[in-house]
Amino acid sequence: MLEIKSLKKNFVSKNKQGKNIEKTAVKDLNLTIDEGEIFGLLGPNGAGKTTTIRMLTMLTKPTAGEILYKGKDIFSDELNVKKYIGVVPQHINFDQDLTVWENMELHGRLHHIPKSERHARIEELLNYVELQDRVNDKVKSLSGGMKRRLLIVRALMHNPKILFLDEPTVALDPQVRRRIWDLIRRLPKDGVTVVLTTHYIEEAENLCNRVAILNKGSLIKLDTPKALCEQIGKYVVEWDSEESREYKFFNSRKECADFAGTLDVATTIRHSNLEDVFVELTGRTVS
Ligand SMILES: Nc1ncnc2c1ncn2[C@@H]1O[C@H](COP(=O)(O)OP(=O)(O)OP(=O)(O)O)[C@@H](O)[C@H]1O
Repeated sequence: MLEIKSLKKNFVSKNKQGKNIEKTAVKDLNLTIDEGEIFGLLGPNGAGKTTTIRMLTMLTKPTAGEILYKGKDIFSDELNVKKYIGVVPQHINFDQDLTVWENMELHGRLHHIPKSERHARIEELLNYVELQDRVNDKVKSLSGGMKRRLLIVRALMHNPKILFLDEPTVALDPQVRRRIWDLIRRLPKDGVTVVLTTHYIEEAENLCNRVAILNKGSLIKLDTPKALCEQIGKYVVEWDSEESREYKFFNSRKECADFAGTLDVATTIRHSNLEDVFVELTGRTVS
């Protein structure tokens, strides 16, 4: 559905001496996003996730490379492609003095949705995220979780085929985060392909069919969360040494238990997770 070929983005900024410095935010990215999947871009701050999403949503032009939507370069068909994509930004960007309805209405008008259709769609979407009772309230009176839900359905107003979400649950407490996850999980069932960025390992693990791990602008691994864990070993033995926490990966609990038996310290045996994959691949923690 979406093909990303040799995508690159450089930024030029000035150093303290006023000299231009070129920095590569995304290096030679190649990947394909399939219809109906929830695809995650996972990486620490500065990995290039937002820059990638900004290119995929045509907010910034790549320095090099191509992005094809159904085989066509998106920048050659910008107006048309905009009909098919919805964007949920990282930062809440409503007019907070307008009501829930007014914000949805404004977005519908920007997308030239006819009035009769627009009103039915707003009602449907507010019901979808259980905000129908807050329709006449100013956005500033909503909780953080409600604002996030509203941000998502606002981006769905024009019936996009792909929804891009940049850090959809950043700064939300765990309960609210789970509610947003439930909402995102429903989207493919309603015909929406989802591409999201996150630096929460748990989010990628819980939501994504496939995960691309980015670090310092490069794609370092791409697979299902399960396959990524299996690549380092399905199980891990964890223990504390004098200097640090130590990990050793195995493919079976039996191998873990055999190894743990050779140590004379307390150990934990557990399933490996994406956090382990990330640390193994980059030597860094994600957050
Ligand atoms: N407009 C810009 N001008 C100069 N450098 C930029 C610009 N936007 C991003 N960068 C740099 O590009 C790199 C990638 O940034 P990006 O925001 O894409 O990362 P990220 O993975 O989304 O991180 P975060 O979670 O912090 O947003 C960073 O080093 C950042 O400082």
